[in-house]
Amino acid sequence: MTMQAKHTTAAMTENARPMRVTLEGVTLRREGREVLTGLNLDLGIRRMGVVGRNGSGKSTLARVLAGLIRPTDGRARLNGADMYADRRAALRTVGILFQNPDHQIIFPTVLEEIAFGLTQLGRSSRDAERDARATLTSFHKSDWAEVAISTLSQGQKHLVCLMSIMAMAPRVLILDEPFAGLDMPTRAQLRRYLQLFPGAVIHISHDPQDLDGCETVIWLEKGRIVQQGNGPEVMASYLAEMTRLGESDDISDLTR
Ligand SMILES: Nc1ncnc2c1ncn2[C@@H]1O[C@H](COP(=O)(O)OP(=O)(O)OP(=O)(O)O)[C@@H](O)[C@H]1O
Repeated sequence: MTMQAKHTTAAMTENARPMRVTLEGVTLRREGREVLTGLNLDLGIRRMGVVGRNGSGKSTLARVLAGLIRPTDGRARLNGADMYADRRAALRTVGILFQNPDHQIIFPTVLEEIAFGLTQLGRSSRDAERDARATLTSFHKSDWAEVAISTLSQGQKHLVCLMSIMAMAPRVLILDEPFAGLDMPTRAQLRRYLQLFPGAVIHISHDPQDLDGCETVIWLEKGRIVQQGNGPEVMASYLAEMTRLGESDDISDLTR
């Protein structure tokens, strides 16, 4: 990361509006096994990273936090509200970006896609279209309004998803590895657009560079929190352990 980008990330972290993330004994069972086990957390965050190996439960936790799935036991809350129980609060509080924008996009054109979320918030279709155009203008993308989303690149589709969420102005943005698989320039450009988001961010990623500006990091393994707290400290322990495991051969272990 360049010095300038580091400064921008630091400034963004300082300016972001904080959000309280609370997990009380969150357990999630699927097909007879525990995907998340007794997670407890109560933190004020601005930028929080979530790390862990494949299958450690990161995406499941993202969905629980966003209120998309209900824990089998326990409760998850953002700023005191249960996002699963209160869908109206969830729409105003949380936006989530997934790895595959095609799983998120519903409408044929950029304007329709951005306007949809605004109608979900209760705006009339006229107001939603006006506000969607305003969002496009703020991103210097007015000429994208009538463009068919099917003609866009993956990176451009991600940007449409990001603009759709930014238009709704949630308090927290959850990023579930949205940029995995994109080329480096596209990732760098999308990271810059992300910096326009003024709220708190929860970023799930395998890429330490994505988590550079996170003051808080949670490390998950096999559905449990291994370590939580100060971002640089947790990342240092995580990276040391990942390096150690990289030198082992647990890929051969069929019980993993
Ligand atoms: N609906 C489901 N039914 C059965 N098992 C599930 C379901 N959802 C998740 N799992 C399992 O739970 C575990 C955690 O999955 P999850 O996708 O949350 O992990 P992850 O840390 O995000 O992994 P990755 O880094 O590979 O994306 C995996 O073993 C997965 O197969």
